[in-house]
Amino acid sequence: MRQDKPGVLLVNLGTPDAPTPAAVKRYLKQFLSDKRVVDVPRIIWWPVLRGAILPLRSPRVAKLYASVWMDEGSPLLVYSKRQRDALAKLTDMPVALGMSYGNPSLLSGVDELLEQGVTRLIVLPLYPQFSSSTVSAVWDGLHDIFRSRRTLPDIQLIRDYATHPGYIAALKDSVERSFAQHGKPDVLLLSYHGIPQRFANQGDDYPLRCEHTTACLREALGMNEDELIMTFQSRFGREPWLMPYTDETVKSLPEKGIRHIQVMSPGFSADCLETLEEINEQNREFFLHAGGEKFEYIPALNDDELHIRMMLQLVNSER
Ligand SMILES: C=CC1=C(C)c2cc3[nH]c(cc4nc(cc5[nH]c(cc1n2)c(C)c5CCC(=O)O)C(CCC(=O)O)=C4C)c(C)c3C=C
Ligand SMILES: [Fe+2]
Ligand SMILES: [Fe+2]
Repeated sequence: MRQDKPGVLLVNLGTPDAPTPAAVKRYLKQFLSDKRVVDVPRIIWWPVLRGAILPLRSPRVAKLYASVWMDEGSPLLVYSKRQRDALAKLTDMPVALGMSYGNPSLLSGVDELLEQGVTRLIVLPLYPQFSSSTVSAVWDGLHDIFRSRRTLPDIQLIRDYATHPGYIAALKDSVERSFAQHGKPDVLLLSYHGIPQRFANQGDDYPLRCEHTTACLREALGMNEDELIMTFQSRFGREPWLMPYTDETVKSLPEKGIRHIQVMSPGFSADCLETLEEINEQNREFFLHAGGEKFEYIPALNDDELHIRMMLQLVNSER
């Protein structure tokens, strides 16, 4: 009989190797060439990407990365490695990390497990809310690895965990710690990464999954729709993205008398450029500039104990 040896592959988006224009350009080139992320016909997109986006965006974004870079590297990678190590301590299954773009690659993560004799991959993309732009890109990445091989392990892909009780409990705990430390704000704002509205019109249920998380957390915290609101951040390009936009909302709150907000980004399992810079630097500035008085950013779940325990539950349910 063929033996069964499961192993866990944690996947996240990926990040540049260094906060330099050259490294950011390499990363953005791979990321923004993925049709799951930008689906403009290649004949139109490639000249725009190579001629305008990469040369203009890379130096600007490299400076933003430099402002959040940690001694050990890019925050997303630092926290992802801590998650991998913490989960590995709680399970007897081998655990590896692979990124959709950049390093360590999905390929290196898969091979690390196969070299240890793993016959069944339990793939956990660390995106709590499914989107075709993230989770389906992981699916494509796995397919690309095995399309040229004569072997194929069993593969179980965890689609998402937007309403998992362990996830909601970890978020609740994090919010309550923030309330205890800073006081209860006028508004708790949940800011999710956006996607083009068109993707949702074509069937991507990402916005629904975000709403499900928000509804569960509202119920867990006993907050109403005025006290706990949700928005979408990180818009890219000209077409409409999911609304309401985080930046416009944050700018509009002070004139409604809302002076103290706390912001959390439940769609990010690890802190990264989009939370540490876009939320905690840019949107803080927008709020204070518009007349807001107190702004606190609630960190991502990162390697919080409850978060790692939730990951353990998720992968154990696939064993
Ligand atoms: C161009 C379209 C983009 C889509 C669609 C998109 C979806 C999406 N992204 C995340 C999570 C992350 N995105 C991050 C950075 C980032 N995202 C885009 C563009 C799209 N994302 C860009 C161009 C960048 C790079 C930074 C920049 O140039 O502005 C990150 C952080 C990476 C890091 O290194 O810290 C994460 C995480 C989700 C969850 C999502 C869809 C739901
Ligand atoms: Fe993104
Ligand atoms: Fe951004």
